[in-house]
Amino acid sequence: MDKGWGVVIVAAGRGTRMGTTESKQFLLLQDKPIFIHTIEVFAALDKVSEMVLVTGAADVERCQDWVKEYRLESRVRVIPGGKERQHSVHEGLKALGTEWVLVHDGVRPFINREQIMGCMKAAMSDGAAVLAVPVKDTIKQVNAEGIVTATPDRSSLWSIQTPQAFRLSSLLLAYELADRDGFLGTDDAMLAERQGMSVRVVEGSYTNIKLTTPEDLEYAAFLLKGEKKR
Ligand SMILES: Nc1ccn([C@@H]2O[C@H](COP(=O)(O)OP(=O)(O)OP(=O)(O)O)[C@@H](O)[C@H]2O)c(=O)n1
Ligand SMILES: C[C@](O)(CO)[C@H](O)COP(=O)(O)O
Repeated sequence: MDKGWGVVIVAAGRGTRMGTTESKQFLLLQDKPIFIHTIEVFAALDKVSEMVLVTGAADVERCQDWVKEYRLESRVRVIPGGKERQHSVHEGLKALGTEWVLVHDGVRPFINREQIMGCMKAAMSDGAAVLAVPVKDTIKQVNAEGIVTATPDRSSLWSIQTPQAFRLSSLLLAYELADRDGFLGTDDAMLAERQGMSVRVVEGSYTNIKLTTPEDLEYAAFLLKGEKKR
């Protein structure tokens, strides 16, 4: 039986680096909350049979209201998350019953259908896949005194994005083991990697930005204007 794809959209962060009073996922881009822009891209995919939005416990009700306002209530359930991104993703995974899962940051609204499909296809063939772009700058490792200790070969460095795609049962197990071991990762693939899973990198786009710091908002407004013109 094809139980299809589930999607976990995480939007339970505080957005400290953005520095706004309102959490960044709820800021408006062309009058629409950022997380709604994100959800709409996944909701348009036939292969997605279940979707959960993970948000702060205090924001569940207003997110449900937004979801209704944008007529997405048949496509997405809203649940409370946890202290760190990893805890929020874990809550989302436990709420799904699909065979496969895509995990995506609610604050990456410029994801598109082709990139998601590319990630899904690679996961079904290789077991797990993440979207990424080759790094453009030279990367240096720097010690606590501010002195360069190494310059890794750039040709093997990629900047990792979301979505990240996995078989749900494998990722859930990786999350349970990380929890047991007190391991905290900065993305989902790290948890799978530590269980020996092979993760395929799929080349995405430099415009699939994570809205993190204030200048990202200006760039996002610029990108959105371009999208509307097409
Ligand atoms: N406890 C948390 C922390 C983060 N996230 C989500 O994970 C994504 C990526 O995290 P990040 O950009 O770090 O968001 P914040 O934690 O909100 O930002 P900051 O680290 O600046 O506070 C965001 O969609 C964020 O809402 C989450 O669901 N639960
Ligand atoms: C998952 C992620 O978006 C991949 O780039 C990123 O690692 C999230 O990290 P953050 O520290 O929560 O911004």
